[in-house]
Amino acid sequence: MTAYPLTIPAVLDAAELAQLRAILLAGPWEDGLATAGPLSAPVKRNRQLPEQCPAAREAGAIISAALGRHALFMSAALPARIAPPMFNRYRAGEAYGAHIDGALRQSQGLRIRTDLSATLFLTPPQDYEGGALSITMGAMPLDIKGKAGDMILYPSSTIHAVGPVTSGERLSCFFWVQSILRDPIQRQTLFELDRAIQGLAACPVPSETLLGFNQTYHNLVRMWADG
Ligand SMILES: O=C(O)CCC(=O)C(=O)O
Ligand SMILES: [Fe+2]
Repeated sequence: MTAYPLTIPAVLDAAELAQLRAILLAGPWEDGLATAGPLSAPVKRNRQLPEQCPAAREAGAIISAALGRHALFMSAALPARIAPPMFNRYRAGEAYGAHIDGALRQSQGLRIRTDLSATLFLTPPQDYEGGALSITMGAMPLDIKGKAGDMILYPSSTIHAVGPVTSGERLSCFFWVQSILRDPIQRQTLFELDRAIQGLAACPVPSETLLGFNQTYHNLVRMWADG
């Protein structure tokens, strides 16, 4: 399954989730309007951790390390740059209405083009009502409430929203990725090729056959990568 929105399962285990929640909940939460652009401000109602605060940096480092170890994420995103992970909380009555993420983000001296957007769920879905991540890729919005520790990866070019939380609280991490492949079709093709090669590698095929496919995969990356 390589279609978007893509679920990246088990980015964090139970111990990492517990550690993150403890770090984050003690942080200096501020109004999410602090980072909203003029068009998203009217629809954004949540709280965020300031990007540079120690809690966000400590939690972000744990997540960045987990992402680097996750083969499915690396294969799907082929990241050139990953924006520092950010964190948000929605209480009852809070939501983030339909919006488009800005094409460029500047933070901590790093400028990235947002090719992919990610939400990493930090609260189990049974702990809050409402609050689905709603992504419109075809005609119909798709509402997603992932397991705690799972992540949803989707093209930043899509309109998306977080539905109103009606009870409980939703805590999550979100961030953006600039891929070495700007073209979504090239990126998708390489992801599918890599998945197929991983499938072949689990079969009794001659090693020269696998080597040939691997050669093609890496030579396509060389041909298409821009960063
Ligand atoms: O909380 C989420 O799942 C997504 C947040 C979001 O879309 C944003 O901050 O741009
Ligand atoms: Fe967004």
